Amino acid sequence: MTSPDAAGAPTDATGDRSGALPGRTSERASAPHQPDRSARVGDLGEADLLAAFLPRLPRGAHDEVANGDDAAVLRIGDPRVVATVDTLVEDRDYRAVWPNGRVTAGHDVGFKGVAQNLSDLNAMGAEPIGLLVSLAMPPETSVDWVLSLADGIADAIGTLGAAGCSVAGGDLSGAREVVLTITALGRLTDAGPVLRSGARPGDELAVAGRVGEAAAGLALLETAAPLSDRPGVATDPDVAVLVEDLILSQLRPRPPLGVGVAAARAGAHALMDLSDGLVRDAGRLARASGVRIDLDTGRLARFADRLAPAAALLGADPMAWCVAGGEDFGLVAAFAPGTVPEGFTAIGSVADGPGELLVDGRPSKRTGWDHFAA
Ligand SMILES: Nc1ncnc2c1ncn2[C@@H]1O[C@H](COP(=O)(O)OP(=O)(O)O)[C@@H](O)[C@H]1O
Ligand SMILES: Cc1ncc(C[n+]2csc(CCOP(=O)(O)OP(=O)(O)O)c2C)c(N)n1
Ligand SMILES: [Mg+2]
Repeated sequence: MTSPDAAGAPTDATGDRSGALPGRTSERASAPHQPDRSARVGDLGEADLLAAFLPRLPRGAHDEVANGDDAAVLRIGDPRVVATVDTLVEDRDYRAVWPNGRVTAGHDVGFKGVAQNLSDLNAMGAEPIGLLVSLAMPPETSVDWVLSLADGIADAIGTLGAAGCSVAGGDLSGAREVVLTITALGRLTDAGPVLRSGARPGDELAVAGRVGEAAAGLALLETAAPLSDRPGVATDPDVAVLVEDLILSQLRPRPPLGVGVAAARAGAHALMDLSDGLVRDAGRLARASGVRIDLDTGRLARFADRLAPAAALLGADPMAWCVAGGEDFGLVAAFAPGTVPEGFTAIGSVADGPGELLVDGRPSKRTGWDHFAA
């Protein structure tokens, strides 16, 4: 973990204070800084695009943890401010009407936008204090849908346990499809920040929250054939309850807020949230920390077992959802051996290595989510 710098010199997520190109985050390390400018972003993918994009942006004197981790930490006195932004785009992050017939309520989109942002604060060990909400949409959007979105924002703040977090401002604009961008500001507790870059050989790797649920929900929503016709659902009310639960974890994810602060207080060496799938996010943590992470799928079995009845309906592999599915917004963390706190499940280990992730001893064929992957 990077310790706060008394001299106030900005550090990046890796603790690099040199002012040169940042060192070890996954987005910045391995990619070319001068990509072919005539290529399309889809040819590059997110990681390589960010590796070329981020170094061109200025750093500020207030940066304690500069851009590149789950959220930035700005030192303007104490307590320190943590800042992050995320966007939801219609047809990229949700569908107005899903192939299975489910209609996405404004409430769902508002809830998810808040959850996704508060998750990044959680991942730094920070407490939410305020949100800025930017909403762009077609003029045909119904007022009812937009007011329902506002209710979803309020519901998420209350339900997720961020009482006291305000919506401090925002913006409205027109667009071809709905684009919701939320900026979240948090207050750093004395225990944080916990960066992605602090994992050490010998640590245990652990997750908080379940994995694979939102990916299962997405697969169910994307299935056109009615599930009610399938024997599993028709005959077993428990399966119907599970299916609805999984769909809700996609539409209204529930990050375990507060667990990030608890992890920081328990002395977590590294911490980040799970948005793009365990393989991709734990791989980023491994690269940012310059260690090898060994993921043991045997220890994910209890997550996969819960998803098995839904996977059976779709002929899918529940372990694939657990290993590579995104949008659960739990946490992945590295702790010194024997210090994994309550609320976390140990799923692997950290060893000396070149910044890589192995799944059951081998590089994974699964890659997790990339907005620009073909
Ligand atoms: N357009 C951008 N301008 C500046 N920084 C960006 C931009 N897009 C992403 N980043 C930074 O790159 C890092 C990776 O981004 P992302 O994968 O979206 O993070 P997260 O999963 O935490 O939301 C973050 O630290 C983020 O702040
Ligand atoms: C229509 C639709 N297609 C695909 C997905 C799956 N999906 C969209 S974004 C995403 C990953 C998380 O989003 P991102 O914006 O990368 O979050 P961040 O890492 O920035 O927090 C996933 C798995 C979805 N939710 N909806
Ligand atoms: Mg993001």
